[in-house]
Amino acid sequence: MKITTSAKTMRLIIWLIFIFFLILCIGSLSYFQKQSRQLLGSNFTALVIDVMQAEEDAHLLKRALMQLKSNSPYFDSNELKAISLRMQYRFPIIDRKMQKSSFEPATYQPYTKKLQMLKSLLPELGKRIEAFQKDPSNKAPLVDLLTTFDVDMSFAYNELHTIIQVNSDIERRLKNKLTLLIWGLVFAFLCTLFALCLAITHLYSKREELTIQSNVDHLTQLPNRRFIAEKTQEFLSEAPDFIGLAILDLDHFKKVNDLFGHPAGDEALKAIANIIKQYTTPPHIAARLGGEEFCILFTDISERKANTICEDIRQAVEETNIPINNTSTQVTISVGLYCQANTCDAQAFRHIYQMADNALYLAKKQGRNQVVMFQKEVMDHA
Ligand SMILES: Nc1nc2c(ncn2[C@@H]2O[C@H](COP(=O)(O)OP(=O)(O)OP(=O)(O)O)[C@@H](O)[C@H]2O)c(=O)[nH]1
Repeated sequence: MKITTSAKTMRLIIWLIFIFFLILCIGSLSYFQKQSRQLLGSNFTALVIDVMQAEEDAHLLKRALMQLKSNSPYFDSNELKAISLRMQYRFPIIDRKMQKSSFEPATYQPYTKKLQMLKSLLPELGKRIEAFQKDPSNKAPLVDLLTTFDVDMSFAYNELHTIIQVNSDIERRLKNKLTLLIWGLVFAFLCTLFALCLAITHLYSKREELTIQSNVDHLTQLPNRRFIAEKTQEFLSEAPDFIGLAILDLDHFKKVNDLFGHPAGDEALKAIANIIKQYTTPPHIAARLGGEEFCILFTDISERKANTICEDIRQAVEETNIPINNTSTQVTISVGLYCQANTCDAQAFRHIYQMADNALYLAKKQGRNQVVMFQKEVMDHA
């Protein structure tokens, strides 16, 4: 008896659902991780670039200040003008970007305010550069103001750079913890789902096992009466061209039990069941009806062939030495066979069984160890 296709399909569907969720979770997590890494990186990278560009201005301004102080011939007042022009739009950009960032305003505002203050000094710087260009003896006021710019800008940019770095580290650590948490949650979800799938498939297997057990005879492992009755009914509902039922009953089995004991009788029943199994190939089905009574449901076969199979089994049983305890014994069987062609007027299992049983009764009556085919005329005179 095999596990039904529907149960197999159910189990397949359950595991497919699990695999679907597994792929979905892993895909979503990978996407989340990739996206968050990109977003986090791009946010801070853009800010760092802006601050670094501004730091470059501070660096150039410092160099110009040195050259001015040492009266270097390389000092170029026009370059200084260009730097001050760049600072004019650089300061607000840094301020705006810091405001847009996720940083606490209290952390960066002291430095952006310093930059704003420097911005307000830019017109004065312009004037002092022009005064110096007109008269190089006006160097001292320009050096003073440039020193203020140099000190304050270096300090402000340095601090802003540090803030970005620290925040970027904090955010990265936070993201890592969050990712770990999400992976943990998804893992727990998948474990629960896995356990659930396992439990459901286990329940299905148990149910299947119970169904099989309820249809199998425990002693001989042949299908039981309930199974054969259902199969016959199922088969009859398809209005087959032919159906045959043979009832095989051990002769004087009571004597075997009385002589050798009930357990030995069980062994004999198993041996007979094995012989019947050997001669019953699909689509025919052998079953144990109960006690010392077996049956074979014949389908897609002729009356003559069904009769031959029954005769072969009877002969095989007769010729078999059944080992019992330390000795062996021989038993015989009587067979009643009922065949019906063209089953449009489908009969119930009970009716077919009755006909086969009538034939069996005749076989017993005629001396046992024989196969009797049901024939209405013969039965009427029996
Ligand atoms: N060992 C064993 N004996 C069983 C089992 N089921 C039924 N029997 C025995 O089978 C015997 C059937 O006896 P009867 O119905 O008188 O039939 P019989 O002795 O075979 O005689 P006929 O059928 O008339 O040839 C009884 O002794 C039952 O106890 C079983 O599962 N195991």
